[in-house]
Amino acid sequence: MVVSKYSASGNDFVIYHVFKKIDRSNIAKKLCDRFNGVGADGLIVLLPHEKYDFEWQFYNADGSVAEMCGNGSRAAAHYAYKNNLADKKMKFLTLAGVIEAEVEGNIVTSQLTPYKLIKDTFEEAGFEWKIYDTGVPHLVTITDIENFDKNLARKMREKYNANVNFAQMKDGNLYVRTYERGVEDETLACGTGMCASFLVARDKGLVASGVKLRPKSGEELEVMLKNDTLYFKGAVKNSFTAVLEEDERDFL
Ligand SMILES: N[C@H](CCC[C@H](N)C(=O)O)C(=O)O
Repeated sequence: MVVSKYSASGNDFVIYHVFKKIDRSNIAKKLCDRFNGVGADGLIVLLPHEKYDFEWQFYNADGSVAEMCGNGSRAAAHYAYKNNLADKKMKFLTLAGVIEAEVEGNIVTSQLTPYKLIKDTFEEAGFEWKIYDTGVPHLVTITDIENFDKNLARKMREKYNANVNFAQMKDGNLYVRTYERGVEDETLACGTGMCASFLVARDKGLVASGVKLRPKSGEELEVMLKNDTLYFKGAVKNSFTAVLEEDERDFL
């Protein structure tokens, strides 16, 4: 089975395309395992669709299904273009809705689905939080990112069933550290988390559309808000493509 490994600003994925839509939770856990598998934060499987360029299945590393993945959408768009499944500008279907993406070399821009404020400002554990859904739910606190506390993040993730972001405006960039649901650890980048952090910082008057984003990986991304729609842009890398000698029936 041919699979591609992608990194989108440090958030990494295994990607392949097939024809059948089946439950792939177990293959996701197997492929994403960083010791016995390829190793990744998530699995993305592209499927034909009669109306859109493709439909996708997205699984976190623990095999859980997520409605959307911002960085994954950029990697999937690059994969689709590179494998002649779509043109440079494409539309594909996720559980969060239709995503539009544009590929320009190794730079990919994704338009996210409409965001929703889930819970307005509240205090908990010594921090001020908001919860935005930018395709998946995100808790965000604006603080010194050195205050990132993995144990607290784990507790908040469990209590609110959401990803957890600590964000800070520093030297003109929005720095974001994210504890990701379904990876159950801090990742090197989280696209929907960076966009949720942008919204909270915007609510506080700290940022404007076009601000540069800096995830844990240090790679630079950009978020834009046009007509109240979120776009985010950054590089993706096809680290390698491999033929896996696994039993193909595991994948199909
Ligand atoms: N872990 C997230 C999905 C992936 C989001 C993230 N990787 C992104 O780039 O948006 C969740 O289960 O809600």
